[in-house]
Amino acid sequence: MLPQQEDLKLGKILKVKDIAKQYGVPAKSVIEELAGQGIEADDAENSVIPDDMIELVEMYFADLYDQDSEPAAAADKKPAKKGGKKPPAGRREEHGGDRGKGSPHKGGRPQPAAVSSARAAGGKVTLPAPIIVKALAEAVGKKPNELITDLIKLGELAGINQPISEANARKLCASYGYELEIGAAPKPAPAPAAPAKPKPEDNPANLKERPPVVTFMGHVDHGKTSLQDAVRHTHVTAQEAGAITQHIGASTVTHNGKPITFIDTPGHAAFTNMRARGANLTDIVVLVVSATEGFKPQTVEAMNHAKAAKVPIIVAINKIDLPEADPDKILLHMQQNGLTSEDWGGDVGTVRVSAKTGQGLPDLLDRILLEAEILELKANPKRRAAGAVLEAQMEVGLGPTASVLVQDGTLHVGDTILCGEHYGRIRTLINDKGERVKTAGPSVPVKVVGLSGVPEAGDRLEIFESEKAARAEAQERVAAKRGNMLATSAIATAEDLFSKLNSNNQNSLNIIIKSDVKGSGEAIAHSLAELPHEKIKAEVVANAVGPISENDISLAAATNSIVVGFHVRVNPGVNEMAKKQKVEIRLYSIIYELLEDITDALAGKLEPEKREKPIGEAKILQIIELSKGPKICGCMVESGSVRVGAKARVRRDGDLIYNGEVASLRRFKDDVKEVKAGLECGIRLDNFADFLVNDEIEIYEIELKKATL
Ligand SMILES: Nc1nc2c(ncn2[C@@H]2O[C@H](COP(=O)(O)OP(=O)(O)OP(=O)(O)O)[C@@H](O)[C@H]2O)c(=O)[nH]1
Repeated sequence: MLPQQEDLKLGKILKVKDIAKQYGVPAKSVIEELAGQGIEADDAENSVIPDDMIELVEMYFADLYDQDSEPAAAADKKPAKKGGKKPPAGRREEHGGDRGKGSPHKGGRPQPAAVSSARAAGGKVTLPAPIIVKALAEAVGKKPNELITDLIKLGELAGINQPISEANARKLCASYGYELEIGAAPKPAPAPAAPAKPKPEDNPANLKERPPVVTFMGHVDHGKTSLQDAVRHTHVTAQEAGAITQHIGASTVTHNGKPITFIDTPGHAAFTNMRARGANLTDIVVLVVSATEGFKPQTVEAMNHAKAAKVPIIVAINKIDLPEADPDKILLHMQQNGLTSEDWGGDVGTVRVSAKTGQGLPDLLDRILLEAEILELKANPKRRAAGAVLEAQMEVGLGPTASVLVQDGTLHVGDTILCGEHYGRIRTLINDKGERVKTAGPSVPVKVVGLSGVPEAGDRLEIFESEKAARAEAQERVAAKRGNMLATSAIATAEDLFSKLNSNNQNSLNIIIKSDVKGSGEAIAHSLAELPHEKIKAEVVANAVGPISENDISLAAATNSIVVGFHVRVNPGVNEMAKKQKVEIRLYSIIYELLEDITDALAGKLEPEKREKPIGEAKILQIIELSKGPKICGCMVESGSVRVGAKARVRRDGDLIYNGEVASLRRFKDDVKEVKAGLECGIRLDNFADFLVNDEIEIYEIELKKATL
């Protein structure tokens, strides 16, 4: 069943009653529709749609009740309504009545005309090849996920929108009491209006030189940000917390009248994925190597990314202003790593620079432009834009925004775009200087405002003819993703999700990540997954963009998680709520610190390791009877010391005869706490008096050692 807790939401909350209100249908109908999609909503109108399904559910209902996509059978009955969202009167009646109870259409979705006609009265269903899971499910009145589960039992995996083998389709139909007749394959659909593909052959006359796209790569602290800063004449380094670049951005610099686009790329190993993306977008890599340190693991890793992407490398030997700089050593390291410098007769451009003094920077920019000239980089600014998302986030006042690198064509305000699963008309374009622009041509980085949601870094940007077409494609992508999820996880019901979240797994530290941009959140999750996890592991329960909110705390309380904020603030009042609900919030701006702390927290969650520490030995010399109370033994402390409260083990001829504690100690007539080696004393052992002369007493303590991962 769906969780009732609103707390499970990290952002938007969508309840059954919201959907019912929006489309003017009874909650019961919504519940039936949800059930038809494999989402149980036992708590009626207050059931909350799980976060990861909101988009899908919204699209599903928009598709179901919207005028644009109204099933033909019901469309003519549909009354006009503001916004066109009202369901047809006929349908409302259906929902109001007992329809569905006990019928194969219990899921409640009215059968689209094509499908209902496909099901003959005599238990025969007719469908065109290829047989798609969704169509077959509708035809036989099953929930798609039920059908997928049955299909898995037949050894075939398929998503909701995927085709399945005819043999298995027949077997499934037979098991549901139907006979399957496969009709002729449908005529190929008319060429889709979208995406508006660029003309395959670009008129060579339209190809124009485009700026090179350059990425600085290299080991942490070798000076990537400083170099980029120096070429941009800005001061990004000073603003970066902990002086580590945190996410990919981009900027354009003009040298000798020619623009060069630089993509920022972070240096920490955690950002490997992002760096890989950078390498795939870039024309030229500037491998930054500190003249004092030489090649380091991440230098080699960056070099390998560049080589794999077949991107030319220019080596910038940085920090040559330092007295200990040894540029020749770098030439040797280059050689050892398969990069022969021009200085040594090879073809790898090598420039000695100092981000600090500015020495060599013009040479570096000259070398970049020379490399670009050799590459003959061209694009057609007249065609429709195509590009890639560098970074995306939710921004106050702007909504979802995406930093995009236009790779071909020209992007215009008003264009309809699709990025991954999100679409929209471009409301605003903002360049790297923060200025609003109307267009962005090839190799230009630009921030796009107007998308329906936050895409993933690396998503492609495509132009569509119309918003409707872009939306349809987005729906397809979401449904395909959802279908794949269903296929791989059999049935991912809301109940599964909730029970997973609720499970208080002793072997994991549950973490909710909130970060300023998606890329950082991904990088953190990636790093957490890399932490040693033989005994315990960090489990990311949720990973979202934005400030830490009340919903995050509720989710954390429900899932026994800690909330980790990276470059985000805590909303007002949320700290208090966290205290009340005993939820721990940790804020960071430096990834190293975050990882170190989480490592400590993981270790802290483990049972400390117990270790025995010997502290002394004593030998029993005589047994002392007392007028009252149990006997005590008169001992010589032979090594270390004996302490009250310490653990004591008595051995006789090597055999263990007692294991307990030192109850009290006496020196002459006084009670004492400790007696050191070389002294005699009276020892009373806790609950034991059967000792004999010559018994050996070992005194020890149990030390608790912090567990390590
Ligand atoms: N003396 C000297 N110091 C430099 C030079 N370039 C960078 N630095 C210093 O080296 C340190 C690291 O520089 P960054 O530019 O942050 O290095 P980075 O490679 O971008 O580091 P990450 O963002 O952590 O990957 C800073 O303290 C810089 O001031 C240089 O040419 N000369």
